[in-house]
Amino acid sequence: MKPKVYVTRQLPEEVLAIIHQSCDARAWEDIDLPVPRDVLEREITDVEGLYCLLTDQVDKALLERAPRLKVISNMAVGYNNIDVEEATRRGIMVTNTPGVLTETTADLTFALLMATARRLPEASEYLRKGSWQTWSPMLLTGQDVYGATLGIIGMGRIGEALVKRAHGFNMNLLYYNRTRKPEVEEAYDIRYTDMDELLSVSDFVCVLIPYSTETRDLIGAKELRQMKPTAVLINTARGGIVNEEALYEALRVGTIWAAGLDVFDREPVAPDHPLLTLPNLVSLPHIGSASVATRMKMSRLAADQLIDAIYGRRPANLVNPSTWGG
Ligand SMILES: NC(=O)c1ccc[n+]([C@@H]2O[C@H](COP(=O)([O-])OP(=O)(O)OC[C@H]3O[C@@H](n4cnc5c(N)ncnc54)[C@H](O)[C@@H]3O)[C@@H](O)[C@H]2O)c1
Ligand SMILES: O=C(O)[C@H](O)CO
Repeated sequence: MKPKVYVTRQLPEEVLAIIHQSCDARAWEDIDLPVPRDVLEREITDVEGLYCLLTDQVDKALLERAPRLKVISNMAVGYNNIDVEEATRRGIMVTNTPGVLTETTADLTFALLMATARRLPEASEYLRKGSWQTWSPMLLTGQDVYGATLGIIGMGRIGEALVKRAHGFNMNLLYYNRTRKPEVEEAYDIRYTDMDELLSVSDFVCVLIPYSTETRDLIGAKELRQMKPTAVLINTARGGIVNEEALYEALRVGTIWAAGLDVFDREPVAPDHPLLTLPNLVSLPHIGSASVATRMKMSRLAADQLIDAIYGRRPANLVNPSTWGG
């Protein structure tokens, strides 16, 4: 008998086929909407594997209903939707999908930086609604990217990939991270600073650290006040790291010049959220890793790790290695 697993969304057919080959898999029928909590609570009771997305809250209450669960395979690099501590306590492996999405997410981060600096959505909207009357000296003027100073908060895989892009734009580079990265400093002429310096001298600040209780509200009113009035803040990591109320106020009164967000505290963000009324906010619906090739790689990697863990092979990206014996 094949081991039972539950998949919380419709995946590309070929990926589902791979899971079906090795597992007795049930999958939530929708491609666009998350599995309802009551369905997930029912489905999890007899499975050995859970294939989930960042939209699924895998918390203590859910894990209590899953006595047979061996592995939670998350189709994302960020895993703040999972109570890893509780999973570890129960000996349940947690896996994620780092690496395969790094370049795609760095591309989007730099694209969002450019779009925000040069007001691309606003300019496009201006043209489409027929406001364009003539070329004008200061019309829709933005901030220069080439040669500007970029401060990166979180020098991990995506942070490093962003450095490579910024280097091509001759940017002065600063970073803040839990640990210093001398090899990156040397390779890309990038300087380590504390948060205070990074915020006060950067023209662009990019947030690329994981969400945790430690990083929640890392950027609030005080930090926004430390930034230049011409500065641009970009967050492609997770909502909640930047305090949205403080950001709204900072953008409204001009404490900072503009912001670009791919992520929100609550997703989907409500269409009537005050932030979305601001012309100096560029907003995207969490599409950092959304290229066809990358989403295929992520979904396949998560499937492989689900199967590996269930069949007693160490999965490539184990978030809680102690469940494997260290
Ligand atoms: N918008 C998207 O679609 C999208 C796509 C991919 C990743 N992400 C987010 O980006 C994050 C980063 O991804 P990654 O692959 O670069 O991860 P990573 O683990 O390689 O890098 C994270 C870096 O942050 C540092 N860090 C962690 N906590 C810190 C703290 N409290 N203070 C200072 N530094 C800290 C780590 O030392 C590490 O260098 C993910 O956790 C995820 O939430 C978003
Ligand atoms: O953490 C992640 O992987 C993203 O948010 C989606 O790719």
